[in-house]
Amino acid sequence: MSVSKVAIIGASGYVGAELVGLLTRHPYVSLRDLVVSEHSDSDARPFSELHARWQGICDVPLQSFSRQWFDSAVVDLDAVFLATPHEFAATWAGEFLVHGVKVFDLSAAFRLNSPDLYINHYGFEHQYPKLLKEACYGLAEWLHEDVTEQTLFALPGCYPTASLLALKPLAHCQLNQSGLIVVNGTSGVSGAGRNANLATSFNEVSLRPYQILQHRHQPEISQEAGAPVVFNPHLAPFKRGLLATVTLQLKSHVSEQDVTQAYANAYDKTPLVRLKKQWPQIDDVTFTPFADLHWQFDDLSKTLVVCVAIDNLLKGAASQAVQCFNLSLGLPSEFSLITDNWQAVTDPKGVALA
Ligand SMILES: NC(=O)C1=CN([C@@H]2O[C@H](COP(=O)(O)OP(=O)(O)OC[C@H]3O[C@@H](n4cnc5c(N)ncnc54)[C@H](OP(=O)(O)O)[C@@H]3O)[C@@H](O)[C@H]2O)C=CC1
Ligand SMILES: CC(=O)N[C@@H](CCC(=O)OP(=O)(O)O)C(=O)O
Repeated sequence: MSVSKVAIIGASGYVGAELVGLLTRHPYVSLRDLVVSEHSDSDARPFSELHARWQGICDVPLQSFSRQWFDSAVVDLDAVFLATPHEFAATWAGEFLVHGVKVFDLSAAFRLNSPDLYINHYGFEHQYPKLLKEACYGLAEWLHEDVTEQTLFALPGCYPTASLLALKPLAHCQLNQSGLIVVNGTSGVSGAGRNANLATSFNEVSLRPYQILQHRHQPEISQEAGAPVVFNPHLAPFKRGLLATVTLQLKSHVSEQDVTQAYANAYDKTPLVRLKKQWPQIDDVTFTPFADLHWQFDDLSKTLVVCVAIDNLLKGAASQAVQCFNLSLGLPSEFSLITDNWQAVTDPKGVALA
């Protein structure tokens, strides 16, 4: 298999940095350009100066995005990862596609089917409804068809990833009733990105709900689950990790065995989703590409509670993008993501990569 020439736009951000870490050690990737915003303070600084975890692993200088950069780089790229604001990705994805460059978009620019939803939820008018139709929603464990011909991957949001991993097996087996589905999500502060902001500064953050009944991930979860959901996000005072707890009513004939079967069928052969015997916890998944899932069923009331924990920056963003990239090359989705010594690969002090 030939090596893909890859650029990351948004490489100075939290998600971009995780992508750099994962793609640096991917055997079929040649990382060509690490790009930041047009007038960025980070221009020309070594990547590892911003993210010291990767010193000695990736010391490549960052470069600013510009039309000039685009024109010279695009002719020699096979794939681009967009870890940028949504509107930037919406504007530029099509330009890369025209030049035959595969796009892995980690923003929300191509996640929603209806262009009308973008004004309300993202504050800009979507100019590319045709691309919205063509985009492949990249919830990796649910990409069962051949995606080697896909050129635009819309990576799910972090809350939708955790919520949908819980909901999809039930919808697939038609176990859920048409009643209320409630998703309670709790995210660490890195979910809000790297830019300084009073609401996410250390002294300000306490566990609390936010954007109740108006969060932009509600339509995304509903769209992909095929059912309306109520989504209650919470911000918590830890750096990374996310937990979604989903409560719903199953049909009157459903048994515990049916639920076991639905999750086993969905995830017995997907090594990055781990069915747990106890409730998942964030510490077990941070700095890893895994999603940990556990559920409890009350047969009398037919109430099911499912909980999924992920690292918002990895399974909720960068490692899931690498899963989609792998699938687009015809590789197993977990390729290069599970190592014998995962801790060594992600050690915050910068232990050399395996
Ligand atoms: N944080 C999370 O948990 C998750 C985030 N996402 C999505 O991933 C994307 C990146 O998020 P995150 O890493 O958290 O954000 P950050 O704010 O940490 O990083 C944003 C990056 O985008 C760059 N950027 C900003 N504006 C532009 C522009 N106009 N042109 C080119 N590059 C630009 C920034 O460069 P500079 O340094 O120059 O400003 C920076 O590298 C967002 O769309 C987010 O919604 C998806 C899943 C999870
Ligand atoms: C804590 C926090 O602020 N989280 C972000 C979600 C981050 C994310 O993954 O969402 P996108 O991929 O859609 O950007 C939020 O609530 O908007």
